Amino acid sequence: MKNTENVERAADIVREALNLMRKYSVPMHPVNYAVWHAYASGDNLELRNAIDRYMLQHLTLDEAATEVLYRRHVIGNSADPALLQRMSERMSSALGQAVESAARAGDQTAAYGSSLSRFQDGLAGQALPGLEEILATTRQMQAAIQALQRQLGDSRQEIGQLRDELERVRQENLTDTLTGLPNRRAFEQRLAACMTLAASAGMNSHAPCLLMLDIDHFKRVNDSYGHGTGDQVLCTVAAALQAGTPDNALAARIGGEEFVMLLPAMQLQGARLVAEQLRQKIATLRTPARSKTGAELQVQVTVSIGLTSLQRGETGRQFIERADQALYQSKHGGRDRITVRMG
Ligand SMILES: Nc1nc2c(ncn2[C@@H]2O[C@H](COP(=O)(O)OP(=O)(O)OP(=O)(O)O)[C@@H](O)[C@H]2O)c(=O)[nH]1
Repeated sequence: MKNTENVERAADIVREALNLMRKYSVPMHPVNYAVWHAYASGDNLELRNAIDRYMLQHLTLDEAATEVLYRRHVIGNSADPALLQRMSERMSSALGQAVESAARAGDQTAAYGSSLSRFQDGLAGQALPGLEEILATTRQMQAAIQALQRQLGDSRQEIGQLRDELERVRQENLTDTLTGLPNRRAFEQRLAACMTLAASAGMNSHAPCLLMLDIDHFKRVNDSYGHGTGDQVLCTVAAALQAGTPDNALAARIGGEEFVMLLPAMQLQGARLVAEQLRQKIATLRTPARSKTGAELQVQVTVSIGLTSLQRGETGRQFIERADQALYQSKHGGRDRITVRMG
């Protein structure tokens, strides 16, 4: 029942969005549709108010203005990947239903038309009042349904493009632009999922470990070789982190020169091994750079790491804080080392 209601609601939103776009003569393309779908859903109050203001002032919501609304209110504020995914799923499901209904209606009308024709043939030339008219109306219905099917086919293509666009935006929202690693948001999402799993499946075998990693004296890299080289170093470390991430684990850049690795269902001993391999590997890497006098050189960095595992009953925040404290200890203990902290 609930599912049916969801589908009906989704279909209503799609219909409402399409009606509004027709009413205001908005061209059908992914960005416009995303804005009007968000408006029709009512989930995005700021966007709704912004569009209502336009309408009240009789201003034209042209492509440029729509693009601004899209960036500010659809991607910008509500850059919630889950919301984007829900939106995309709603549209696909509503459209899928509409296409199916139209196909069913088309088949039924065709079948009805054929039976009428057979019936007429069976009459062997006898005239039956009204039959010609019914047949003509049936043919008109068939033609209208075929036209609707074509329109739905076009919409399906447009919504397919929109879904790809939403998926791209969703991925962008979960990715750090400099290094290509998952970002803080992606990490938080995975951590929440990991904690739910640990809580429901029993902590002992499913407790995750968290490794927090920070480049040592990174400010000096920027100061000595420039921000561009600093960025290159971040990419070098990120690539090492990605390469050293076991299956199922997630490495992310969560701040300037701060990275994490979330290791689901892993014993502390195994996580320590992963951290140690990472620390050693990063110390061997070199990033090409130029000195202030233009000489070619290689930049080498070390990392400090804090490691902990999730304790029974604690929150994600407490888990992260303990990893952070362990990292702090590594920094104060002389850097280029790993500190394991429990409780
Ligand atoms: N190149 C570059 N630098 C960044 C970026 N984000 C943050 N930073 C720099 O990272 C540096 C971090 O410095 P601190 O946290 O003070 O670290 P530190 O004192 O050099 O080193 P530790 O004490 O070992 O942590 C600052 O200079 C920031 O400007 C970035 O995206 N690119």
